[in-house]
Amino acid sequence: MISFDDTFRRQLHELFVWRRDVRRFRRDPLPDGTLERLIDTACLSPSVGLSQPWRFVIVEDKARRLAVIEDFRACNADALQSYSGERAALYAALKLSGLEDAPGHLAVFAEKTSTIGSGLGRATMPETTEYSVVAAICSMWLAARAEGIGLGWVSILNPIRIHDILDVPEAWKFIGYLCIGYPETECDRPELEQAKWESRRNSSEFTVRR
Ligand SMILES: Cc1cc2c(cc1C)N(C[C@H](O)[C@H](O)[C@H](O)COP(=O)(O)O)c1[nH]c(=O)[nH]c(=O)c1N2
Repeated sequence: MISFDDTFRRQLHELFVWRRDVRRFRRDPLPDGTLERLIDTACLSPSVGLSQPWRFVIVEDKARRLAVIEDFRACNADALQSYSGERAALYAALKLSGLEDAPGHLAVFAEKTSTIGSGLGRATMPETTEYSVVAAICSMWLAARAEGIGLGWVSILNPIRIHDILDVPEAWKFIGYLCIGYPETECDRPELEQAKWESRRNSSEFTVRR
């Protein structure tokens, strides 16, 4: 029987505390097989009805990567327009992707029509397909951090455009675009908190009893 001791639990807690959304990457390449290994770990995640709806696209083609960067720039410029005054100035100063520097680009999709799992658990809540893929991304995020690799989730993108750029099947729903590589720095506080955009709040704010 496998068991986990106090030292492991303390270290696991530290892993949660020190996991970051990384936007500032060193340009050194990742060792061969790193993305495949992280994908293997992600595939150990829970999924509704064991449907394993995650689909991964390792984006290596330079033209496709550039097209994603262009899309991010356009979407980010649009997003800036929705703010005004001090918030706009603060938004403009934020770094919201590491797409240019990250050696690894990984797009993640959910296959909505997959028959794996025979529909178990999805009848009343079809969105559990996407939830399962998010669970896989979170596993990968922590597994990467455990070996000193940073992951940054980019959602400031047009899903239809990403679909076209990556030429994936119609039934694949875009979930997230991940930048993966070695982080420039380490910190135990979210970058958005450091930039005074938002602060992490106490869990009691989000918990009710009935
Ligand atoms: C679904 C989803 C989508 C995004 C993010 C996260 C998640 C869960 N985050 C990262 C987000 O800003 C970050 O997680 C929080 O600021 C908390 O920081 P830490 O992850 O604790 O470092 C994120 N960050 C960013 O710079 N650009 C982005 O487009 C996104 N998009």
